[in-house]
Amino acid sequence: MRMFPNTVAGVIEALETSFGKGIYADKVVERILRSNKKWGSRDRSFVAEHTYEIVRNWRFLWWLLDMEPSTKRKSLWKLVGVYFLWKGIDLPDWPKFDSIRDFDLPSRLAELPKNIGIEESFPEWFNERAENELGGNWAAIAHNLNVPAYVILRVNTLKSHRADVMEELREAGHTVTELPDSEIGIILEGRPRLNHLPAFQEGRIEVQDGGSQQIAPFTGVTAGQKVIDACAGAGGKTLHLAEMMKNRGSIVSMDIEERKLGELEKRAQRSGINIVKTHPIDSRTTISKYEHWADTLLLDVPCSGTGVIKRDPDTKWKLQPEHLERTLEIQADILERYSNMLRPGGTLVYATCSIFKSENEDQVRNFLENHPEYTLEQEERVNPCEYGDGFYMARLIKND
Ligand SMILES: C[S@@+](CC[C@H](N)C(=O)[O-])C[C@H]1O[C@@H](n2cnc3c(N)ncnc32)[C@H](O)[C@@H]1O
Repeated sequence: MRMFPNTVAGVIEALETSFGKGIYADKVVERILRSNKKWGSRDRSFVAEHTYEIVRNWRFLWWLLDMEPSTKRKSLWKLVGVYFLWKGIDLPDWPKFDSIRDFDLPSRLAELPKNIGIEESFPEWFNERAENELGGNWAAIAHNLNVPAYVILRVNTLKSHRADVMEELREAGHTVTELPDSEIGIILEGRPRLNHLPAFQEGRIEVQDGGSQQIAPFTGVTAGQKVIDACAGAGGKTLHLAEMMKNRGSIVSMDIEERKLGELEKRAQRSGINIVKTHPIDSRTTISKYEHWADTLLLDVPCSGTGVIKRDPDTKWKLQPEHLERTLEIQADILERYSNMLRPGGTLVYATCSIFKSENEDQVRNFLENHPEYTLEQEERVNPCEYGDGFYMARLIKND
């Protein structure tokens, strides 16, 4: 592989800004790519791919060097050098790499301790918490969270069929395969830009991870129902619910961020969906207005995002224990207050993209203890795997 000083400097700048200023790496990479318009597609993927891979392996790489993490340029050149050695990529003969050229990688690797936090690069507080909450499952989950995510599409069954969309994408030069165990998912190779594709502009496809695609079917919604998606965001699951309902019935999509609901409305229009009404949550009265209204209530609550670290490796370093504690309180509050929107006999689905038991099974157990009027019908974990992120979902029935 040929390496160029300006693209390696791009990786170093991205790391310096992301770790130095606490900005998410995807935002930093996006800005760097925008300000280097002359870079070709290979240069762009070089900067993006290696920045994310170093973010993923940040703690392990510093351990290799036996150094404390730093955002000083000189140290970052060393880090990037040891990273290339570890990846089996020959170092170019630039003086900046001289201090790392004779690094004895095999001897250092022979000293690697049996610690998932170092081997798989997670902060120690995170590693300890995951070991406590996930026990023997943590090693495999940690490993899978470091496998870069594929782009997964969901076919809009109101407008098309998977075979037709796959044919259309192939004709446009893309490599696609069916998502295993799914009738509507497509795996798209590479990271092509999608928004110029007619299939995207005309609402025949949406980008949605394989794990996330399991949540709407888990709710069991049917055509004609009254549904509330109370933490709808930009509507990934609202759209899927509407498609399952064959665009018949009524969905109210809520969120505290009105901007996201605006995006949801645009996506619904593109998808040919007209049963969705949005409702920003601006006071407690928004919730009381819908008392006992919904047949199905989806609470896709804000969470640590630890199930989607494949996609957002920065979460490892940006998430702090105090954020997690605050998130636990918000989740409990949402369950407690928003469940009032469900009619007796209705179905509540609680979902997260977190791996932590405290955000998942424990929240549901606490809720059930205080609410004997609910019965847990089913709960499922989708562990991060080759084609998907990590999710948790629980289906509760409110007794008549
Ligand atoms: C996991 S995301 C939802 C993703 C979305 N359902 C989808 O499928 O694309 C959680 C959402 O909850 C929203 N949120 C945070 N606090 C909330 C609250 N107290 N009530 C309702 N929504 C909230 C966030 O703005 C965010 O959009």
